[in-house]
Amino acid sequence: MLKMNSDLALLAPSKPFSEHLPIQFDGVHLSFGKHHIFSNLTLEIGAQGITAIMGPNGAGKSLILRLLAGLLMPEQGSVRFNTLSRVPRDQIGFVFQRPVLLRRSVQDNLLHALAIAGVERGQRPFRADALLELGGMQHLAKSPARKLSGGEQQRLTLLRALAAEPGLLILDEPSASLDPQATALIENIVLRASQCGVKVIVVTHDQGQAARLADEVIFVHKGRVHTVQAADEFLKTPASREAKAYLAGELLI
Ligand SMILES: Nc1ncnc2c1ncn2[C@@H]1O[C@H](COP(=O)(O)OP(=O)(O)OP(=O)(O)O)[C@@H](O)[C@H]1O
Repeated sequence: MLKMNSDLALLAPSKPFSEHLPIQFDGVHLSFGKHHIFSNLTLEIGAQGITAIMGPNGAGKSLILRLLAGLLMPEQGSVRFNTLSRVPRDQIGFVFQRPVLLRRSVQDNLLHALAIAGVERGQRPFRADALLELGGMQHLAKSPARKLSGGEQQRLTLLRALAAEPGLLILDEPSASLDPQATALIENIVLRASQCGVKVIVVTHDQGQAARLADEVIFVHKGRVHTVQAADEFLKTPASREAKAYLAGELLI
C-alpha cells in the first residue's frame, strides 16, 4: 500500500487524461512520395489501461505512434483526442525504439527532463531520486548515461518519459533487443504507471509481452486496422486470417 502511495505521488498524471479518451483516427491519409501508407485509416483507442499495437514489419505501427504524438500530421483526415482536435503534446511521454540520451550522467538526464517538465528546481533532486529508485538505478546515478547497457539505457529513457507525469505513455518496441530480465524490469515500470492512471500504448512483436501487459490489442496489416480485440481473446482466437497467420509466424508483408 505504501508503495502504491509513493507510486501515485510519482507517476499519477499531472492532469487527468481520461477526458481525452477515446482517441480517434478518422479518414487518415499518409503517403511518402508514391508510397501510400494509410488510405482512409480509421481507428479508435478508447479503453483505459494498456493498448498493444501488433502487426508485421512495415505495417505502419510506428507511424501510428508518430501521428498519435503529433510528430507527424496526416495529409487528410484527423486525429482527435475526444473533444480536442489537437494532440495534447505536453501530456504525452514517448519512448522510441532506440534510446536517445544526453551525454551526461544518469541523474543529470533525469534532472534535465524534470526541468523541461517545469518541476520546481528545489523539487527536482527528490523526484530524480524517486525515479532512480523506481527503476532500480540508484547505484548508477553518477554513471555516464551513454555508457549504460542497452537495458539500462532503455529503462532510463522510460524513467525520463515518466518524469513529466504524462497522461499518455507511448512506447515503440521498448524491449526489442533486451533479455528477459531487462524486459521484466521495463514491464514492471509500465504496469505501475498504468495502475496509477497513465494510459499506455505500446507497439510490440512479443506475444508474451502482449499477454503480460495489454488489455486490448490492435492488429495492423498493410496500413489497415484488421482487428481490435481484448488481449487474451486476440492471442487465443484472433479475429482475422492475417492476424492468425501473424501470430503463427507465417505472415510476411
Ligand atoms: N520517413 C519515411 N519515408 C518514407 N517511407 C517511410 C518513412 N517512415 C516510414 N516509412 C514507410 O512506411 C511503412 C510503415 O513504417 P512503420 O515504421 O510504421 O512500420 P512498422 O509497422 O512500425 O514496422 P516495424 O515493425 O518494422 O518497426 C514502411 O513501409 C516504411 O518503409
